[in-house]
Amino acid sequence: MSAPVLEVRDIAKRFGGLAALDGASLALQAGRVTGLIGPNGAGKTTLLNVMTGLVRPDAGQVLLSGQDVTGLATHRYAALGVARTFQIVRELGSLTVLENLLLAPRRQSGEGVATGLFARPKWWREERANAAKARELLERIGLWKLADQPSAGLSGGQKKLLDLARALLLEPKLILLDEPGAGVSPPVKQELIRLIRELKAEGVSFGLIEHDMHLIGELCDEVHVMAEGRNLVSGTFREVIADRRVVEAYLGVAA
Ligand SMILES: Nc1ncnc2c1ncn2[C@@H]1O[C@H](COP(=O)(O)OP(=O)(O)OP(=O)(O)O)[C@@H](O)[C@H]1O
Repeated sequence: MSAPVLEVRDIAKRFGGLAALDGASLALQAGRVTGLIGPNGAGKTTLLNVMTGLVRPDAGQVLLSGQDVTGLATHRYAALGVARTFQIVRELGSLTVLENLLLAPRRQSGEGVATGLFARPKWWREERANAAKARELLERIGLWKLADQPSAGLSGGQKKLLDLARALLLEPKLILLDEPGAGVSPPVKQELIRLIRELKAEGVSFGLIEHDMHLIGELCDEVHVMAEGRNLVSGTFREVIADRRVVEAYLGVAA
């Protein structure tokens, strides 16, 4: 079997006296949706931050397609095809929906002096291609008709779809989603499920942190449960929710 698209091994991370991660490991297989669940404070977001270079682990390894990338800056992960969305979508400000996509970080030639002097035609070509791509993505997530509206007026769910579209601009091979279902209406959740399935069929891999068990059950090929900074149980959704240790962890029963 080929190397997982992303793997973390024996990750430890302390914040002051608190061990947020204490030997957590996770492998995300290519072409799959991998779920990460667990009670509040289990370390899920911290692990996702380690997997995208936002948090540097105290110990352990991060491997991208088998290559050790531990400690690389977060923009390097993006360049290597790893994109993410956030639990709470960053403030989108007064920009319109379309502007938000046009100003998102993306793959593009450098914008240094040399670019300005010698590569203008290429830069313009790329700008045009990015504008076309932004339109295509907005149509895909059903927000094209709102393209010229201020993003601040979008519903919570629409903001999450827009955040996902921003991630897709990078044409990632892996997308890590931190609670995409939180604060999202049922119809937008259905749209999210449809979109993730469609992208998966196109070959994109996903890691998904979520408290909404409906989303996890609908989407995940495998599920990992964390508690107190480490792995507790792994398996299919049906297997993990039937496991006594998982029920106890959610109920706060000491292991
Ligand atoms: N930057 C930080 N500074 C201090 N403590 C932190 C920091 N980030 C996380 N923690 C702590 O680390 C622990 C794990 O937090 P984390 O957010 O990773 O858990 P989680 O499983 O994602 O929880 P939730 O489901 O509530 O989002 C928590 O006790 C949290 O308070």
